[in-house]
Amino acid sequence: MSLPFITSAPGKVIIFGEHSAVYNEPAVAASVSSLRTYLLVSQHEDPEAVELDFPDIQFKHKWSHSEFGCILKGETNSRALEMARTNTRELSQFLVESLESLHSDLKKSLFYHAAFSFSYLYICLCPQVKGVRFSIRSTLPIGAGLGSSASVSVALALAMNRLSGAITSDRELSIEDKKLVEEWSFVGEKCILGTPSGIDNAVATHGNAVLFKREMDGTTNFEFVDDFPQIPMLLTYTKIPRSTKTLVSNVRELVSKHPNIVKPILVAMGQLATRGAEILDSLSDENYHELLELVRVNHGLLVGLGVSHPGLEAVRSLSDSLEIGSTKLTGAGGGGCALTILKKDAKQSAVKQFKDTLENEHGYALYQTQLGGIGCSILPREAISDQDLKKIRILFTEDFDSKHLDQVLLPGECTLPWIT
Ligand SMILES: Nc1ncnc2c1ncn2[C@@H]1O[C@H](COP(=O)(O)OP(=O)(O)OP(=O)(O)O)[C@@H](O)[C@H]1O
Ligand SMILES: C[C@@](O)(CCO)CC(=O)[O-]
Ligand SMILES: [Mg+2]
Repeated sequence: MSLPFITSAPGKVIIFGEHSAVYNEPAVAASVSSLRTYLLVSQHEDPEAVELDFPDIQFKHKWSHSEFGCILKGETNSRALEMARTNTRELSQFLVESLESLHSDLKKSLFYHAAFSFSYLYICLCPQVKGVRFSIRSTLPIGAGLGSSASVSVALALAMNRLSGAITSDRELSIEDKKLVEEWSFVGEKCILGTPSGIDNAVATHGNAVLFKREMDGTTNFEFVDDFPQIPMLLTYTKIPRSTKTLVSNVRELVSKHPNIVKPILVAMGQLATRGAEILDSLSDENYHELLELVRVNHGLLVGLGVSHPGLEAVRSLSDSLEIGSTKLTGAGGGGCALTILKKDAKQSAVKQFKDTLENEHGYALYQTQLGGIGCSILPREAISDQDLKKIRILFTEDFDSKHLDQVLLPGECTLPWIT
């Protein structure tokens, strides 16, 4: 595989079923194809180096390939690694402990999970590769509920499977290629989150909109929602930081404390997601009102799970008082983003007031973006001219405005021949 090459994956919006999805309930999500993560895999000046460069979170780390030797060498280790590569449902205890001691200097840092997830995938997928730099840039807000962690895992899983020769397609990514990316990006999400449902990385891999369900045996089951309707909606980013891992584990505590009360809430969310998907599949003037109702109920149930935040309630309450539509938190909650589905007859002046108040009085950011569209994609070296390559290298430096990433790289919009 000639270097450099680029991979990319989109963010997502969960429309129904965050948190309950972790408990094998169905959920509905769509990709946000215009908010994406890009990964540039390039040759390193040092032939022994494996470097991670994440300028968006100001994290850079370089390993010498020999540092991984203590994990890669020896017959017992080889057997344990073989297990880790074949049984992707669980993280390998051997690899978790080995990487913990290799990264003991990073243990207290905010970046531990990013380094851990990267090196877990690297050891499993392409441990022979060295003299390489992995640089990530994203136009997605980080930790905002729009699936930034999953898009990073998907971009890495696609790149590493390409480096190992497991994915070789040069015209179109096949169903098998995407299955492989979904499987390994789920491992990456596990390293960051603990117990993800897999919906975020499934949507970032396949794109479009899906009704998703993880079965009890760990397999994923999803149906694409054909012709996903372009619903009039607004995404509000509260800029309130939070961690998906913490929120998911808080809900787990609540479930184990009050199973008889909380489990029915999760089941109701699943029912709601199934009905929501039916409506989205055949959206009409008649059932539009029901869609708004379901959004309102879903938010209420999430409040019951304790994953809202006063900042999100401000968005919900403003959309209620201006009577413009229904608002729910999206993603893990606790801050991050809220999704407002607008009423068909929402007054333009009220929508404007909604946006102005959130932007000017609360300092929130509003995104108006289309849902659905392209999932993971790859741009091989052969498809990039030397002139474009020069531009692309600049985009991956720390102080470069992320808006320019879209102008040069956005799949489906730019002129570069992405393989999807
Ligand atoms: N651009 C990026 N560069 C490097 N690491 C990133 C980037 N974006 C996300 N990450 C990793 O993902 C973590 C945030 O993931 P988290 O799951 O908490 O939020 P999210 O994925 O944005 O939201 P949600 O899971 O609710 O959709 C960061 O701490 C970092 O480890
Ligand atoms: C909170 C959660 O349901 C969605 C995060 O985007 C976690 C998950 O499904 O993995
Ligand atoms: Mg995440």
